[in-house]
Amino acid sequence: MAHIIAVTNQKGGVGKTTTTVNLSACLADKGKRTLLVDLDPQGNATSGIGIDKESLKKNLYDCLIEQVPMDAVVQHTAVKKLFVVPATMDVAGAAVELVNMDRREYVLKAALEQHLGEMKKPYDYIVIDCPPSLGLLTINALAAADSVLIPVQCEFYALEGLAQLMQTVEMVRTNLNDKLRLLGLLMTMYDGRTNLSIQVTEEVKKYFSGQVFHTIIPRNVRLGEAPSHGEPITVYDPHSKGTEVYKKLAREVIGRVG
Ligand SMILES: Nc1ncnc2c1ncn2[C@@H]1O[C@H](COP(=O)(O)OP(=O)(O)OP(=O)(O)O)[C@@H](O)[C@H]1O
Ligand SMILES: [Mg+2]
Repeated sequence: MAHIIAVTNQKGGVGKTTTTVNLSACLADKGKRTLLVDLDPQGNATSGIGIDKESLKKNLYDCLIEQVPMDAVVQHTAVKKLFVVPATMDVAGAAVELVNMDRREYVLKAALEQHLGEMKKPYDYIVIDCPPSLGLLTINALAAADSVLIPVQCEFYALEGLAQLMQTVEMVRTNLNDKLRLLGLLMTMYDGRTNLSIQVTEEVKKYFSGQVFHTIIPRNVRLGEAPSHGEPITVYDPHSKGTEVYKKLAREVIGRVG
């Protein structure tokens, strides 16, 4: 059975996509068949993994709204064992159209279940890149997921918004998906030279004791550059600090999922 991870934080630019792309690539490198689902109309994970959005005939929108089987939308990537359900701006329309659909919180779950049911070789992991909002797309991700991974940027406003996010996770657990659990909070863009990074990390650890990943993602130029080359960090610079930390995160994730 695939373990489904929603990577989410309604705050923008905290490292959700960077984490989704690089964690997925590292899981695949470890031999885990992994499906990256891009649930963000920005399509950053799609282009970041090297898919040319212009060339796509179909994308996640068609699975959610037109009942096109996911199988017809899944793309191979340059990384062995890593597959992607791409997103384009069309997905912004899905967010609107979902509102009037039956069982609107479970549309992604149903599409994934149908896809998994038809697969000969199952996935080990499905990693969902969420948009920066707590709207219906993110609710669909949480309703479909086994666990939530929350990237937290090491900056002053990091804790702001986390309470609301945790309430949303709790609401989904109570009303829509009782198996949902917190996989962990991941500190991102850490700069050990600044007191702020150190203080914010301490603060988050204090509030969420035992739930913060030991792996901390530093601010790293190569991690920022990789998406413009359409490559995960493991391909763009296999010997960088970025590769090292995301590999470490993949080991930690596998350990926590069990
Ligand atoms: N560890 C890092 N070191 C350096 N740059 C990073 C790091 N993590 C992310 N970035 C850069 O910061 C920006 C925001 O990161 P990313 O796109 O992953 O955030 P996001 O949470 O997905 O954003 P959005 O909310 O818009 O979807 C990007 O330009 C990315 O390349
Ligand atoms: Mg993103």
